[in-house]
Amino acid sequence: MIDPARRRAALTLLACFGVLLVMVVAGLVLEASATRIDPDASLTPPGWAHPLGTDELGRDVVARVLVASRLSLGISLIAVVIGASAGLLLGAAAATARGWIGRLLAEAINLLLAFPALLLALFVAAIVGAGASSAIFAIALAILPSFARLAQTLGAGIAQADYIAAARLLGVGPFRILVRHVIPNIAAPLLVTTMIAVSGALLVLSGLSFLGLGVEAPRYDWGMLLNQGLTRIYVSPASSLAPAAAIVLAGLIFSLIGEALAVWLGIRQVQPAAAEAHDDRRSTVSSDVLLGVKKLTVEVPTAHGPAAVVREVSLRIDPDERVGIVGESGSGKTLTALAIARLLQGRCTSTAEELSFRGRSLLGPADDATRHLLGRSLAVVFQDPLGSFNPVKRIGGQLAEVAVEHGGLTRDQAHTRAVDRLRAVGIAEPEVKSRAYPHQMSGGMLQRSMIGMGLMLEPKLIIADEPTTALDATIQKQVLALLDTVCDRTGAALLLISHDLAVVAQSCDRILVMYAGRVVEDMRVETLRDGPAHPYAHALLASAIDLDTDVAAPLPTIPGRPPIAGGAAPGCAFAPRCPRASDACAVDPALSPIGAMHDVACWHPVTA
Ligand SMILES: Nc1ncnc2c1ncn2[C@@H]1O[C@H](COP(=O)(O)OP(=O)(O)OP(=O)(O)O)[C@@H](O)[C@H]1O
Repeated sequence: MIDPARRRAALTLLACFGVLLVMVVAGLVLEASATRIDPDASLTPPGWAHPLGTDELGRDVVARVLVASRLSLGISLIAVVIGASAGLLLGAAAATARGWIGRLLAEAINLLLAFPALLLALFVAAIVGAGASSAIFAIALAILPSFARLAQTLGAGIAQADYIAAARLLGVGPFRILVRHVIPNIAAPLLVTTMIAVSGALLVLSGLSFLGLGVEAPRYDWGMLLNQGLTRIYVSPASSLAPAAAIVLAGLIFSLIGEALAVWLGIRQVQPAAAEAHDDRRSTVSSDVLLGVKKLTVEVPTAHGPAAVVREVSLRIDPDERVGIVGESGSGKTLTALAIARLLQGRCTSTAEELSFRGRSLLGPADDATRHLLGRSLAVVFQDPLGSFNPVKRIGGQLAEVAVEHGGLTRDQAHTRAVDRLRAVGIAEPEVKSRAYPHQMSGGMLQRSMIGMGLMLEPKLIIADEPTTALDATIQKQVLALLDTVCDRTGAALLLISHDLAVVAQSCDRILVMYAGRVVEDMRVETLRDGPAHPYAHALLASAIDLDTDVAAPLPTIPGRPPIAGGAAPGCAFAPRCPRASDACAVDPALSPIGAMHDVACWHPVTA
């Protein structure tokens, strides 16, 4: 089912394209009355026959404005397509080319960007001369640099991706990488920007034609009509107001198309309907529960459209509680955490029946109070400590920023607190280290600093997403111990995400096991020690290795692979890999109680 925001976007797109089509078709139909000269009807005031009157030669103003729409819209669109395509190629090439070629292209873009677009278009049109083709050339050249920069920035993000590195290693050439990997991944935001750029191109074209540098007589566009109408503005104001209104209307329509496309393609997030429906319940959620999540679903974009990779996840964390989420890579752990912290980015969207933190619903558009609440009471520790800090700002300054922004502290107070928190997380010489840049610190120190950042205010919940993945075994132990100490000292609850059952078993009171986006088992840590009930949790436990594992024997693994995003077959997603699967597993089992504080989603749970 299409969500309401996308439906509204689709309707907006239909309406916008409808209006543009009507303008162009009406122009074709009214061509004759726009050109028919009738000296008797010269400068007729608005009336039934001529709704906006006529010009000196008795030609209908409405008809002329509608006829002009073809040329105005056509030239603007062609110019934008040419400018955007050239900019896209230049920018994407700058992002993917290496060495001096990459630098040269980047500098060329910088140089072009130094010229304001309108001035550049005027300059080029003045040199090339008036005419439709020169206007197209001038406008295309004027918008090319901004598209090149956009493509370069978007492409640079993609160029770091592992699959590009893999393609390079496989010997795929730069052009193929550009066309096969980079351009498809940046096409959506570029399409949106292209539509919005048409509004700008319309203005530039109208400006050029108004100055006599654009379309030449006998052809005419809105800019030229505006120029002609201005000479008789006191006698017949509609002659100049009508083309001006057409320029504004068309500009607004293209901006609206860009906005609607962004929502349709999922580039701009709109709060989902479920969220809106629950917005009015903001303060009515029970405050005994620290975090309450009911039926949280997260969708991500895939080649076949949005796919639900977190499916109806419900969980509750009480104050002081330590809850772990485990599951293989891709099971939806991180997206669950990001949706809770309202940190989903890009084209990922979430819906939930309930999402409450400290008694306040987080559903609906984030207002200042929600932002403040999250900023003060929720700390997030990410898996990549280096990527989580701004590389060009000092560590101390980044910690201090949190307290200035959400705690109302002055810069000096915040800095003193930052040094204190760095000391509290065990960083030696905290004054010195607070002045260090992220690259000057080790992974373990950065992860400690990240935890210190979470302590700058009064965290009630710390979400730690695989906080030890990037660290070696000794530092891992230290960071987990530090999280424990911090929770003990502050009374904060913990949501620890890991693919390692041993890690969560060591730090948590309760464990949720996720598979293919669903919680398949929710149990106390003692239950895990006695043996979990879901065959997947069992297999996870059996495949964990420790110092007692017999290294001579083949390492235990779970046969098969988890389903790809959105590719889970109907029924129990684990069934294809499950030794206990039966026909009953064709129906997805609900998460149901199997014992005290023990829920499992399985038709054939393992019982002791
Ligand atoms: N921004 C995104 N766009 C498209 N798909 C995404 C995005 N982020 C995550 N996914 C997909 O959603 C699924 C769940 O991802 P998620 O990161 O939550 O898994 P995870 O259990 O945390 O895995 P890992 O342990 O590897 O981090 C995966 O299939 C992943 O490929």
